[in-house]
Amino acid sequence: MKTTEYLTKILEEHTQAVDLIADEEAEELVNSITNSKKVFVTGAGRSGLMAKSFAMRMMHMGIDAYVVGETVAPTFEEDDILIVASGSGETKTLVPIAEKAKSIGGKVAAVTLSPESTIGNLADVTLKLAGAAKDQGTNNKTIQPMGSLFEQSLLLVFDAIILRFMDKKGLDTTKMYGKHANLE
Ligand SMILES: O=C([C@H](O)CO)[C@H](O)[C@H](O)COP(=O)(O)O
Repeated sequence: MKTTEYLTKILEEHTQAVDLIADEEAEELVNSITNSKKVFVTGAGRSGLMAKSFAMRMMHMGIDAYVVGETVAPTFEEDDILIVASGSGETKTLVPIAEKAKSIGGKVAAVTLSPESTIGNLADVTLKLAGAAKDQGTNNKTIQPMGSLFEQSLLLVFDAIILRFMDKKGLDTTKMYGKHANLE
């Protein structure tokens, strides 16, 4: 197949994936973020990259958002929320971070393929996305390798959540661009 035909297939997979996402779960995540003092995100590999892009847009909206492990990330406290982006919900480096956030008394949200996973079970809020787990091998859910469908879905769903926030807060792109880094 040509590259553009693959692209069409990928877009079709996302069109099908939308129907499997529960709006109530997305809204619960939006409300949990709104009710939290600080928002921390974490994830490994490509999932982590998508989580970082979400933190950036939250910052553009005026939310106090941080990426776990970065030098400017402050103390996680009980009024805060940790959002874990993990398809498997089992990634070894993420489990202790989620456990620590819970032990501090903060909220944990999991954006995952597997609400029944270790991280999913720890979470107070779960947003289930569609896709195939990275180690699933050949399957009938996607033509893409490993967790690509999930990782793309993360980016798209996080961007849809940003639009929902913009609606609620009366924000527009010009106001948000005013907060974008100008030392770049
Ligand atoms: O980077 C990844 C890999 O390329 C699989 O497609 C994953 O995002 C990374 O391994 C984290 O996995 P999950 O925690 O299961 O999302």
